[in-house]
Amino acid sequence: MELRVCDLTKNFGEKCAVKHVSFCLSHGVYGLLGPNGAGKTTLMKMMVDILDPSEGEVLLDGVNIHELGASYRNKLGYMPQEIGVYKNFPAGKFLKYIAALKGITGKEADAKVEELLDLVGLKDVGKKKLGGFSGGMIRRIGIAQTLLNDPQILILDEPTAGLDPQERIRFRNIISELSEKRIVLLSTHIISDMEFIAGKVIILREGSILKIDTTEHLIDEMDGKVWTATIAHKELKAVKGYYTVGNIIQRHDGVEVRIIGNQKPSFACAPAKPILEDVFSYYFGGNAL
Ligand SMILES: Nc1ncnc2c1ncn2[C@@H]1O[C@H](COP(=O)(O)OP(=O)(O)OP(=O)(O)O)[C@@H](O)[C@H]1O
Repeated sequence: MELRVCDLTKNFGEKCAVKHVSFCLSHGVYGLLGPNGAGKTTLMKMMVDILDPSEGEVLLDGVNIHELGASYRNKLGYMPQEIGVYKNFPAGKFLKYIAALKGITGKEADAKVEELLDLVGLKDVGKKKLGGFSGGMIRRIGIAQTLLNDPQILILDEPTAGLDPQERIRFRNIISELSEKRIVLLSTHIISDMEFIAGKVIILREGSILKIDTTEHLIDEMDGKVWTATIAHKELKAVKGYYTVGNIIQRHDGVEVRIIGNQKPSFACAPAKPILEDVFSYYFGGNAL
């Protein structure tokens, strides 16, 4: 299976949100990374055929997804940024309702809903109304809803937003297991999540692809570009003005800063092992996260 994005462009009036983007996905987890407004949601909406491109097309095994219509949607699980649920519905009943919309009914639906409530850790609250659920629990219902039709292609917009650390680990493990035979594309602002599960990362800047590479290689490219130093509190403003500063940690003897750049800072510092967050800081500056 191959999902190919060919020269995809989307204009909203004068605004070009996605500019001539091309790439090809086969099975595995792909991360879509970029600052606010980079075009991630717009690109995903075109890839799930709910937004018409201004130019270009998306092909599944060589056939335009718009022409495939229902047969594409049957293979697709899409989780939008904003998840709409009926607050008066109990969780299990809501999932059965969505299952029915996807053509899954009867015993098959009952079994699938039970299985998915268990998978996302909500089995014990399956009879509780969604109105009483936290944001993280609603997100988990969203994940379950996306998986109802056992999709071969998963497109997930900010799936880990609002999940607590334990839920995020659970989610990452679910996705890793699913990705063995599926295409998974996910966007997230939580870069550490992406580092753990995405084999490849697509970095968008102002609607265009800035980088597309394996996570490992993107991190390797940062070798020799990341340092840590402990500086006095009063020096922090000047250092931030001059260098790209990532993480800042208050220590008893000053402030520990992570500095990203091509040149070694002019003050005492030690080389640090790069992580994916450093890649983002390198291209977008320390405040972009
Ligand atoms: N329906 C629309 N009409 C006009 N402009 C839009 C519309 N949808 C998106 N845009 C603009 O297109 C650009 C890309 O938006 P998009 O939501 O795709 O970015 P994003 O990378 O998903 O951002 P975020 O990380 O904040 O979700 C932004 O400048 C946005 O304001």
